[in-house]
Amino acid sequence: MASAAGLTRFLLGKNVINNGRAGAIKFYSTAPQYENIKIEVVGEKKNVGLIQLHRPKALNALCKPLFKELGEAVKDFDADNKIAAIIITGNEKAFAAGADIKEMQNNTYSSNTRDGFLKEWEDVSNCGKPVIAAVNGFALGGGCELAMLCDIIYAGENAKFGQPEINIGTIPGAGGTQRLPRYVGKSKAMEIVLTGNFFGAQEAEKMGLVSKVFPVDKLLEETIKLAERIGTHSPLIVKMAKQSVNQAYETTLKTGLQFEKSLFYGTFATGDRQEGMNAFIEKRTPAFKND
Ligand SMILES: CCCCCCC[C@H](O)CC(=O)SCCNC(=O)CCNC(=O)[C@H](O)C(C)(C)COP(=O)([O-])OP(=O)([O-])OC[C@H]1O[C@@H](n2cnc3c(N)ncnc32)[C@H](O)[C@@H]1OP(=O)([O-])[O-]
Repeated sequence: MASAAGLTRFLLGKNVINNGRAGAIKFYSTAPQYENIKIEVVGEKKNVGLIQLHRPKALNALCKPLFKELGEAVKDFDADNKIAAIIITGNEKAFAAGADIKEMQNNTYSSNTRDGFLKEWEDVSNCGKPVIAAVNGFALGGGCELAMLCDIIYAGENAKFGQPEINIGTIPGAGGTQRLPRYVGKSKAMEIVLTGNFFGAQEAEKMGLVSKVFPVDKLLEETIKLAERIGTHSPLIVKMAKQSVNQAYETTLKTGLQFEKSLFYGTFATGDRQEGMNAFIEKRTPAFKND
C-alpha cells in the first residue's frame, strides 16, 4: 500500500486532525478511509507527518485495525520525500491503554501464531525516518511499548506509563521485557513488569525513558518543534545517524563502533556531507539535497 502515490494519499476530511482548517493542508481523493487514526502534515514547512491514535472511547486501546492503519500511515510517511520526521500521539487522556483486551480475550496460542498477532509492529520499527512519541495520559502495556518503539519520547506532565500485563495474567509481548531494561536497567524494569504499577512523567524522565516533559497543552507544539529541528538536516544523514544509534542496541561495543565507523566513512561518499562542511566554512546555511 505504501507507494510513491501512497505518499500523498493523505488527509480525507474525516481522517485529518484539523478538520475545518483545510487551507493548511492538501486533500486527496484517494485518501485512505482511516477509522482509528487521524493523520496530518504539520510544521511551518509542512514536513512533519503527524499520526494521532483515535479510539477515544477505548482510551486508544490498540485493536488490530488501529495497528494496521498505524502501520500503513507510517509506511506512507516514510515513503514521502517531503516528510522529515513522524510524530505518533494520542489525546490528553491516553496515548494508548495497551492492547485491546476485549479484542484479544479469546485469542489462542494457535491464532496468535497462525495470524501473526503482532506482525504490524514491524511496520513501525522498520521506519527509516525518526519517529517521535508525544505521550499525554496513559501509555500502558502495548501503549508503553509503542512509545518505546519510537526513537524519542516526549511526555506531557500527566503521562502515566506502565506494563500492567501481569495484572491480567500475561506478560508484555511487544518489547516491554526487552526494550524497557535497555532504557531503565534491570532492577527498575523488573519492578515495573512484576508489579504492574504505573509511574508518572517525571519519574519516566528521571529513569531515562522519556527525554523531556512539558505541560500537557504544550506537548504537541514542542514535539513538532523537535521534528522540525531534525527536518533542517540532511534526510540521508539523519537516516544514517538513526541506524547507527539503533545499532547500539543490537550488538557489542566493538562491533557497534565498527558499524559506526563504516557509516561515518560512508557519509564522505554523499553530497550532503560535502555541502554541510562547505557551508560551515563559507559561513552559510547548508542546502541539503538528500543525496
Ligand atoms: C496489535 C495490537 C497490539 C498488541 C500488543 C500486545 C502486547 C501487550 O504487551 C499486551 C497488552 O498491552 S495487555 C493490556 C495492558 N493494558 C492494561 O491492562 C490497561 C487496561 N486499562 C485500565 O487499566 C484502565 O482502563 C485505565 C487505568 C487505563 C483507565 O481507567 P479509567 O480512567 O477508570 O477508565 P476505564 O473506564 O477503565 O476505561 C474507559 C474505557 O476504555 C476501555 N479500555 C481501557 N483500556 C482498555 C484496553 N486495554 N482494552 C480494551 N478496552 C480498554 C474500558 O473498557 C472502558 O470502556 P467501557 O466500554 O466503558 O468498558
